[in-house]
Amino acid sequence: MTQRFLEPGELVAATHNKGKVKELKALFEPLGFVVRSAIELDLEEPEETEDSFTGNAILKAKAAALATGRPALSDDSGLAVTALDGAPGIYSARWAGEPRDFYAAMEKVRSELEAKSATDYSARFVCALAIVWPDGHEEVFEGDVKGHLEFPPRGDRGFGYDPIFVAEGETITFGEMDPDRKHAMSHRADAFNKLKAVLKTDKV
Ligand SMILES: O=c1[nH]c(=O)c2ncn([C@@H]3O[C@H](COP(=O)(O)OP(=O)(O)OP(=O)(O)O)[C@@H](O)[C@H]3O)c2[nH]1
Ligand SMILES: [Mg+2]
Repeated sequence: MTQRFLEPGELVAATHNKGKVKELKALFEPLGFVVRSAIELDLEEPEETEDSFTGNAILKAKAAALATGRPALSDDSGLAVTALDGAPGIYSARWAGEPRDFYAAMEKVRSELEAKSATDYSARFVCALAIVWPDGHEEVFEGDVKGHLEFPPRGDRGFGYDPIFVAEGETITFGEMDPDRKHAMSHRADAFNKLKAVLKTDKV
């Protein structure tokens, strides 16, 4: 399939995660896109049945594009811990239970590392961003940021596992970091920088 370009205009953010909505708006709105989230549009949350970040990203964007008739952008992301063989990975949200408790999820990461007597605390955040058009055309881009985990959790500025993640070359966690700084180096920013290739705008 040939690559398709996305014209500035209304874009549906196919996510129910408020932290992601904030970060996706910060990335796309300066480029002239009007981002409307699945929360605002009251879209159904599809079940994430694929076994990869890119698969789940496409699944979520496709559901939103079909429901709205508009191009939809989705984000499937998670924390991959080396000593836990990449867990929680695509199950990062599910590790927090329902209703979500990320302090419990971070504690679970810590206890699993301790149970293995792990000395390697390296980890990375992964993000797949997908854009799907109502006719089914899809584009997907994966990014990551490498770093390590530190306990106990520190900072309340990000979301999810941010309070235990320290990016390479940094000393503070994503939870302690100024949001603009996180946006510039995150897994989401890395995927976004690749996605820019399909954005038809003179602002990139
Ligand atoms: O500390 C974090 N900083 C980040 O920058 C980040 N990006 C993702 N995550 C976590 O990874 C899971 C994604 O799961 P996920 O892609 O299924 O998203 P979600 O279910 O929250 O919303 P939706 O987009 O599916 O509606 C969720 O647990 C997120 O908290 C992050 N944690
Ligand atoms: Mg999800």
